[in-house]
Amino acid sequence: MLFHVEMEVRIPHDLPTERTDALKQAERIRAMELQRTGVWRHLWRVAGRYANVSVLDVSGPQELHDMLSSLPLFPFMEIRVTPLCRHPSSIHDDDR
Ligand SMILES: O=C(O)CC1=CCC(=O)O1
Repeated sequence: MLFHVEMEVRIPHDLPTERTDALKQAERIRAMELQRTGVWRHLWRVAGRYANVSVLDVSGPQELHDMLSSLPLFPFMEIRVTPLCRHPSSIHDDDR
């Protein structure tokens, strides 16, 4: 099941730099792992904002929630989720 997910990152300014850097590095490693497994299908930076637009391929809302809430930056993200379904005019067989 595909979900469009927008993540806005809001790290408090008073978080120590070393902690912030460690969180970003851990997030990057986890995001790359999930892309390799095929769960995190697309990851795009939103131009001009500390935000991303992603397409995630999971079994359903519970797996999505478990995945998102396990991300290192989860406590500092505002997340908006939109379920997706196949468009009848899509020519891509994996759009489901
Ligand atoms: O920088 C971001 O948008 C937050 C993030 C999600 C996955 C990743 O590597 O960074």
